[in-house]
Amino acid sequence: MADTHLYEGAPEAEFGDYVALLKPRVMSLVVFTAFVGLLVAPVDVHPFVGFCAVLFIALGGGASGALNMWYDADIDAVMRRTQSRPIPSGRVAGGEALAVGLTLSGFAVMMLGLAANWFAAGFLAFTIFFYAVVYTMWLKRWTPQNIVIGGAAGAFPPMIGWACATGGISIESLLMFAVIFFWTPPHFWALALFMKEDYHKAGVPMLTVTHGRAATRRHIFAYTLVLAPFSIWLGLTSVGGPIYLAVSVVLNILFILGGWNIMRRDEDAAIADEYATEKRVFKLSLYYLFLHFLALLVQHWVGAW
Ligand code: HEM
Ligand SMILES: CC(C)=CCC/C(C)=C/CC/C(C)=C/COP(=O)(O)OP(=O)(O)O
Repeated sequence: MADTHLYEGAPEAEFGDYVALLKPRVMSLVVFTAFVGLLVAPVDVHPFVGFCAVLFIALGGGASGALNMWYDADIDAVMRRTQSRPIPSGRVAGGEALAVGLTLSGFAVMMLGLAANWFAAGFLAFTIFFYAVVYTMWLKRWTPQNIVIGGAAGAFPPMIGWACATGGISIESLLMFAVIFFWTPPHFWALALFMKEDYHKAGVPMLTVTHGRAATRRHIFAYTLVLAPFSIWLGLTSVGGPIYLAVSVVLNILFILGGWNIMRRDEDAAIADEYATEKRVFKLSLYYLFLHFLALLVQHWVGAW
């Protein structure tokens, strides 16, 4: 956990450091999925209300990132990928990040309740709690299933968006959840394959550390297979249509092929080409999710089933 005080002579924080606390790059995709969830819902939302709802979901997501960075500062200081984050680099004090995280969380939840409805606000509060407490404080340091279960936090945003519009849950919003939920393990484990040393050094029980790379490779492929039917099923519901289905089929074939290539890879070959396939599949995972939700949006505009 983070020391709450900065040391003497610590570098000054700039505005960008506070923005970095909110993990803006990762959250941009999270927020996009929430935006699509809200837009494709069968209830029209006034554009201003929709804009506010997405803004408050973004603030809530960012706040949960700040809470994650506060709690994980010790781990982040050890890993090369995360060493230069605002807290381990000494530019922002742990206590400050905690204050930003808690204040923004409270603000975002209250404002979402006022702007949309209290069911959506409660859902946002639960998601922040799930990421900051259940995943970060509990699962991450305890079990190699950390990101499988914790991944639920990242899968809730389109359901929150849908709830902003409708005040409830539906098969469509559950399937959007399922797509992100089953997408998260291949997304993360592809990265963990080429970042294994980091997690090992930090003592985080990621699957690569506890069960080895071969097992992780098999798990990645298995999840790409489990993911595909949920993605297709979503295309057969009221938010689907031919455009979404075509995009989904192509993306799933590519992702399954990527998972297959990762599984068949010999570790020596991977080391020899510096994990080129794993890096490519990680990048593909980002396109996979972005294009899926973009396809839902386009399908909505041209008309769903
Ligand atoms: C428990 C679930 C997840 C874990 C453990 C995880 C882990 C990671 C890690 C370690 C990175 C590396 C780079 C970084 O720190 O920026 C990353 C990148 C990324 N993740 Fe995830 N992720 C998860 C869920 C998600 C979800 C749900 C989304 C979006 C819907 C997402 C979107 C992204 C994006 C966009 C990047 C690239 C960021 C960049 O360009 O720097 N991730 N993820
Ligand atoms: C609306 C709302 C509250 C959304 C939350 C969305 C959410 C849970 C996103 C997960 C994003 C993420 C970067 C996980 C990384 O795991 P990590 O924290 O272990 O990664 P790190 O090693 O990069 O810190």
